[in-house]
Amino acid sequence: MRVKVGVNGYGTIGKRVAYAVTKQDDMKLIGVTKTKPDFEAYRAKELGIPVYAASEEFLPRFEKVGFEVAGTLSDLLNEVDVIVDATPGGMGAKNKALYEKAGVKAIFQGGEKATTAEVSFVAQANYEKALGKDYVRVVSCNTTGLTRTLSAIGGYIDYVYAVMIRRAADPNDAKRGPVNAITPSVTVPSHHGPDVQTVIPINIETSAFVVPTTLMHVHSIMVELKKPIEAKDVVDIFESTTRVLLFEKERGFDSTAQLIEFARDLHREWNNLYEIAVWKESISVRGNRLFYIQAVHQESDVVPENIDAIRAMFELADKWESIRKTNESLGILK
Ligand SMILES: NC(=O)C1=CN([C@@H]2O[C@H](COP(=O)(O)OP(=O)(O)OC[C@H]3O[C@@H](n4cnc5c(N)ncnc54)[C@H](OP(=O)(O)O)[C@@H]3O)[C@@H](O)[C@H]2O)C=CC1
Ligand SMILES: O=C(OP(=O)(O)O)[C@H](O)COP(=O)(O)O
Repeated sequence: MRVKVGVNGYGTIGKRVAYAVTKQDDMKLIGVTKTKPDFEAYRAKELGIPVYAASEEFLPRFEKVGFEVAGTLSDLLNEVDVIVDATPGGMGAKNKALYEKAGVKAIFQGGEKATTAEVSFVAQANYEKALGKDYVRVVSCNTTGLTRTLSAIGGYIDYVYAVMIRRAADPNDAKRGPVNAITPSVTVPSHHGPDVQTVIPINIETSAFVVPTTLMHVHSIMVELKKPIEAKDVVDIFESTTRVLLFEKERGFDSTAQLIEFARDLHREWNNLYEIAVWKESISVRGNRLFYIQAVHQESDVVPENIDAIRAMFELADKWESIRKTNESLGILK
């Protein structure tokens, strides 16, 4: 069976998920929505992806320039088994009624509240919870990054304190800042700690700061340990954890700039770094505290999670078979 997939919201996340769907042998991309006939809409068409207007109200924009759409979102919903909602944060919850009415399963992204879906999802942490579900939320990029590494060392965690240094905007997003400021999330905890708890039951507090960069987010993580572990054992655990890669400053990975260059050198589409990048030298244990620093490519780390969520919702594969298939199809290194 090939699951028929639609993508509502063909932006940073939506276009990458659409691409990933085309790489799966058990899924078929039926179409994507656009609100306007900009270069992304024309590029989708060139790629042979049917483009639907995101709603009837947007049709005149397409008609005006003679851009032929395949229909509107309601037509797309009639064609698909599942819709991946990658519209701006908060819009997914409003769209849910449309999906319910059409009897279509839906995946929401991290900009939506946990209550929008039946389960909040990170494949390697709780794949089974999404089996057969109708509404799943793939948690935010930072939450996904935290959950990947923390679930790997879950048995050692007493309490986690993490500071998120968040990129201000995506490279394509010219409207956002800050340009010359650091913006704290003045509410502590930031949404990330409580969000991790929607996936794995650990003690965690987080704070977050937005800084003027577009490349990646960086996390400084401190874990109070429940039982002793040595740094070299944490290295071994991360080395055997899927979608987590260790990078060494010693080899020239001084900053997020080199991590992105590494993804470019791999000829990854859009220089996606699907894996969470942990600096090996940063892994250290002092007394009962473990420290490490990791980076998250916000544009791409949630993409494999969307693919695994589809497999779980349609019970197409068990957890490790799904992760294996997704990793192989996207060239994820391990
Ligand atoms: N960017 C990131 O770093 C990450 C984002 N997320 C989450 O993913 C979700 C999407 O974010 P992101 O991809 O960055 O957002 P973008 O702004 O890049 O893309 C959203 C897209 O939604 C489309 N859109 C706008 N209005 C409507 C509408 N009324 N109906 C349908 N589509 C509409 C726009 O398409 P059009 O061009 O046609 O107007 C736009 O391209 C959010 O929940 C976000 O929190 C999660 C992880 C990381
Ligand atoms: O999910 C993300 O970040 P978050 O985990 O800090 O909420 C994405 O980078 C989107 O964040 P944005 O809402 O600042 O664009």
